[in-house]
Amino acid sequence: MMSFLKQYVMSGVSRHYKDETNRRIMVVNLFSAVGVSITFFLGIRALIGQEFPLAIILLTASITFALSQRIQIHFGTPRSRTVSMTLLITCLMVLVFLLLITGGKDNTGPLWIYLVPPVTMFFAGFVRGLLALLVFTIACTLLFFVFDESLLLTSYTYAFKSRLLYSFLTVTFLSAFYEYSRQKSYETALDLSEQFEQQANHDHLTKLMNRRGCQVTLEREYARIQRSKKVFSIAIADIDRFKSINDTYGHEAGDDVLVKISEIFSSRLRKQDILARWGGEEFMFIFPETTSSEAVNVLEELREALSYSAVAIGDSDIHITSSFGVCEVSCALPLADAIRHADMELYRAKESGRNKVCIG
Ligand SMILES: Nc1nc2c(ncn2[C@@H]2O[C@H](COP(=O)(O)OP(=O)(O)OP(=O)(O)O)[C@@H](O)[C@H]2O)c(=O)[nH]1
Repeated sequence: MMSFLKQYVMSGVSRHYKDETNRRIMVVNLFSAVGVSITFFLGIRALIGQEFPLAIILLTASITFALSQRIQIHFGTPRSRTVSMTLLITCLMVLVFLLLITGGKDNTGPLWIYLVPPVTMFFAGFVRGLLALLVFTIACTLLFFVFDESLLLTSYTYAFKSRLLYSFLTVTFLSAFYEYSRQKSYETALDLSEQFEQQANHDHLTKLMNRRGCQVTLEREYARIQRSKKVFSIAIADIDRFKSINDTYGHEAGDDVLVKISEIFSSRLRKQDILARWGGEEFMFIFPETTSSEAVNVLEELREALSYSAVAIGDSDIHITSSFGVCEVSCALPLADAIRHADMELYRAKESGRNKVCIG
């Protein structure tokens, strides 16, 4: 029984959806299950008691609750979820409104009004929920105090109607406050998790992707070429004689140089290319859908631009060069081997005099 209930509440939930979407799907499932059961039970009782108008209202509501849940499960699209929620809220509001008109069983119908604010806020969110509740409150006020003679099929005292509306507004205020705080906490948690994700995948010095983020991007690119059967190219760059910069000008100046080099590289890359800090004074380039000879053209330009740019350290301007090792990645070549080949080419560039682009 419990596992059936759990399965019902979880139906339509997917790990590909955002937490907020899954939460709404579960609430719709849960609410429709409760709504269907209660209205069905009360509808049958009204039928047996020969209260036919009430029975029709309750059984129609029961069918609508069931229908709205089926819509979200059957179509599984954002639009169907909106339709499903709108149907549930409208059905609940109409049901409660009709209970106010008829009085329901022994005039207890108005008691169900307290379900409206939390359910509406849950489903529609703060802003849309408030708007829907405003419309509902106006409709109830008009029913109680303007059209009571012509529309009400039962009678309530003035004190009952006014107290009912006051207490309804109090519950509305509390539900709105709860929903507002819940949304704010959710947004804060989302922001924090994005910040952590950003920090985990980026280098704090150059603000480029770090090795971890780069590895993920490489794997994504590799998975893409398995489907497209195209190629991409990678290159590892290592700043030449960087140790001597640290030794001459200090580690902090070395850090500044790394930032400036990353800016020079980034500013000359094409929009689709990716630059990451691979570690220490090494950078990794990813050139999507690019052959190695095309990548070499881009890198030759970068190499020249770097060697001609004067990098300011304190009062001095220094010229820095970099060596590059390139490898073309195809789906036949394992990614780890491609990285190793690029590293070997970099080693060759260093061995053959530095300030070079080498390709295997
Ligand atoms: N300032 C600074 N230095 C770093 C950082 N990461 C690595 N280094 C330094 O980079 C230097 C790399 O030196 P080596 O690997 O010996 O190579 P190199 O001097 O660049 O010479 P070649 O690569 O052979 O041209 C070392 O002195 C590291 O301490 C960093 O984040 N900041």
